[in-house]
Amino acid sequence: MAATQGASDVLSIDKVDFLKLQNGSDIRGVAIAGVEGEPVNLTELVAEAIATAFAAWLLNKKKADGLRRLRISVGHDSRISAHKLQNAITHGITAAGHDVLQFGLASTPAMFNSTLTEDAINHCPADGGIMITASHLPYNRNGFKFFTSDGGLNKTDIKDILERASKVYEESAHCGKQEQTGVVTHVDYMSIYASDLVQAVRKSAGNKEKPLEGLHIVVDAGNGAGLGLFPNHIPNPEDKAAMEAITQAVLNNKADLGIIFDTDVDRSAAVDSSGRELNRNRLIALMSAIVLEEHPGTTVVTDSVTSDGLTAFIEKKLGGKHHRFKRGYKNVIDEAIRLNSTGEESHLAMETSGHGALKENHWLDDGAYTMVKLLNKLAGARTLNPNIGSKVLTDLVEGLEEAAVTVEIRLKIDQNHADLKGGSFRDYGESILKHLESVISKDPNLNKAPKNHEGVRVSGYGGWFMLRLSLHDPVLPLNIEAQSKNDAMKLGLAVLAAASEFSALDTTALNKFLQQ
Ligand SMILES: O=P(O)(O)OC[C@H]1O[C@H](O)[C@H](O)[C@@H](O)[C@@H]1O
Repeated sequence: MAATQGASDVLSIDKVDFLKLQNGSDIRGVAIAGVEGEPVNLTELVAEAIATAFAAWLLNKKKADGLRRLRISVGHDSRISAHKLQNAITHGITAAGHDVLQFGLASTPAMFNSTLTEDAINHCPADGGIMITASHLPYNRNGFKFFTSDGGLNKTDIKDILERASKVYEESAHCGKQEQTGVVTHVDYMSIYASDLVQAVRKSAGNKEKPLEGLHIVVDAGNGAGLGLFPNHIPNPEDKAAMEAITQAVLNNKADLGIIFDTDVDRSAAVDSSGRELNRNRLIALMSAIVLEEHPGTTVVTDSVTSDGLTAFIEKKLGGKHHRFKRGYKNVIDEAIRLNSTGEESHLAMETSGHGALKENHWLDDGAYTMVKLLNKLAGARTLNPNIGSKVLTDLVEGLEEAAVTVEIRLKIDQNHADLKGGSFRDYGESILKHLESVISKDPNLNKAPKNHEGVRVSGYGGWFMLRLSLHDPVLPLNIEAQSKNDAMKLGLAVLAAASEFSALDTTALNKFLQQ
């Protein structure tokens, strides 16, 4: 797929479908060859064109004329394709006459933060930031997240950038090598960013220099961030194997706490000293408890697959309001910002995936800051009792009702199947959801959730299920929670009965669950 960059000035360039690289509000593609069925589509030339396009988009956003030199920060996670993409991005920006602040190994929230930090010596704030990452995805993928001081870009911005990039890419075939007029500066921004986080923990303990001294904390930085190949498990705190690994490490080392991040540090989770996982609904419950102590009555915005137990916990135990919205961290954050603008106070937006953002932290989607909030709680408690450990945190989720059975089953739609009749998988998925809704309305054991912002959420048999369209993939994820396997199977059977007439939907995973 790669273009051939020869000695001549004219490059021969393959056709690239730039819009295929869009993944919601991010760009993602395959950067390393070798995985069957996954051809490389994020080449250096593609990355370069995207960087030039981002600079042009940013100039337009800032309503600046072509003479204005922008300062764009560029950072990357530990993937093995990071350096070549960083060089390509730098090339694309400097060739367009703008300056680059190279941060090197960085986290996604730090890149956003660089557009807010006032620090002239380190050339901040940057006009825009680019994080090179594919988040929790496998090692062969990579991608870009873009920021301005207004936050992460939205879907429309990304589409605009990719359309511009497509033109840049075609034009570059005829222009040959561009002169690099922009300046590249290396900045150790992560030290500035990390020291802000350390200050926050010190402050919460009454400015004590070492408020966590004596605690033993195990950290999984996205499964060996130094390696870039993720040899042990997917770097994702939602992943079972990942959580098992950090739990074992806590128990084996008799540690007080375990902390786990995804590769670009916007997702996180924790494990207490007894090996109890503090992720998914439990982490949202814990963060809600902390935030509601600081802001009584506030609204907590979450994604759509949170449990009924979480709603009861936030509303009955903590006296807050739970606004269950859509899946997708950007959706959740934007909704919290929207609520505030309508006069409904919200301080926390969080997904079961481990993405979390706080109003006090500029709505930055920041896994490290989420963990800082837990550490603040620990540090504060240790000023009163220096021997106290992670039980302070565990106690905060006391009373959260949890289902005995919790599953997510992902049902694939075959996009090439004749039953789609040439239509999109989204339309097909929507018709399945519509049919399911009408089947449910006739079943006396099942009740559709009165308030719902995506998919079909239904309660029954002492539990609930939710079927929705994946944000990006031709997949209908099905979440089921129930108090017994038998009840969970009854809920699963209701979905299967409604889905069975849709022959392009692969129900193998659901059948397997029902036969276990
Ligand atoms: O809709 P799904 O396929 O389950 O994916 C949902 C997830 O997509 C991306 O990874 C977003 O970054 C997450 O915020 C979101 O939770």
